[in-house]
Amino acid sequence: MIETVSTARAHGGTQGVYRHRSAATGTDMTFSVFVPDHAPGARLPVVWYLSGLTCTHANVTEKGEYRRACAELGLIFVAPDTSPRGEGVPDDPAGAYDFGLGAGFYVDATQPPFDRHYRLWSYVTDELPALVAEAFPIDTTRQSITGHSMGGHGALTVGLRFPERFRAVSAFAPIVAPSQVPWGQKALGGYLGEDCAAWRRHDAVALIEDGARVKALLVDQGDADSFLAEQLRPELLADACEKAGIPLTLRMQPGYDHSYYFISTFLADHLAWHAERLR
Ligand SMILES: N[C@@H](CCC(=O)N[C@@H](CSC=O)C(=O)NCC(=O)O)C(=O)O
Repeated sequence: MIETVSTARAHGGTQGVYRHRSAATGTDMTFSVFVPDHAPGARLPVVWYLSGLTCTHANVTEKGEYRRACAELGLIFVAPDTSPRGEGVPDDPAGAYDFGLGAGFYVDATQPPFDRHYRLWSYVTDELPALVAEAFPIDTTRQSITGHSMGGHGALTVGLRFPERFRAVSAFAPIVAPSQVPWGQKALGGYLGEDCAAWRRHDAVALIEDGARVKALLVDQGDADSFLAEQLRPELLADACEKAGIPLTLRMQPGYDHSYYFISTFLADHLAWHAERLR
């Protein structure tokens, strides 16, 4: 059952925030959904947005500036949380921002004590899609996915593993090869264990090397992003896509950093690109 936390009119649509008890995570989970006004009985295409480290649903909802574009394009926009939260949910032992709370990395953890609640893969690919398809006027044959940084990693891996579900995949400054960068090595090691073989299904570059494909892929990356060289490494994705024949559009955006100033500049553009593919 979904509890409505808040609703507000915006850009000729309704921005809602909702809470429910998740079977996947064993916790309450909060997410946001924007629904443009639509004809009675109509079903609309949906764009999923997966957020980055330290985020809840609220970061993109409050700073993403997507509502005007979604209203004009007739797109539903869904933004889940990035981790389980609440009593009994373990965090990074040192309280670091890049693991634990706000940093679920879109995997189902296998390592104690995280395996009980950190099941964001099941949550975003299974439980939440079923829930929102039931509660909102979504056309489930017209879905696409995007995300930022850790959420860009999530969008890429979910899109690559569900090519029939998602007509298009885009990302903002994504972690493209978590097995090869410090954020990813810490998270995949902590959640999945030290056997790197288990990491490949949660690594976009490895998935492409192993044969996964997407129909269309758009990535924007700021060249003034302080995480670019160490954590993001878009050249690894470009190289893998070129070898695999995946049509990647990678746009390096001069002067842009890693923040929501960057995301909000280009999010409407991504939505228009998704809408083209969701017609
Ligand atoms: N310097 C920050 C690091 C956290 C950060 O930059 N988080 C990004 C996503 S990074 C990759 O997933 C973010 O989206 N933050 C939320 C926001 O509203 O900007 C720190 O130390 O916390």
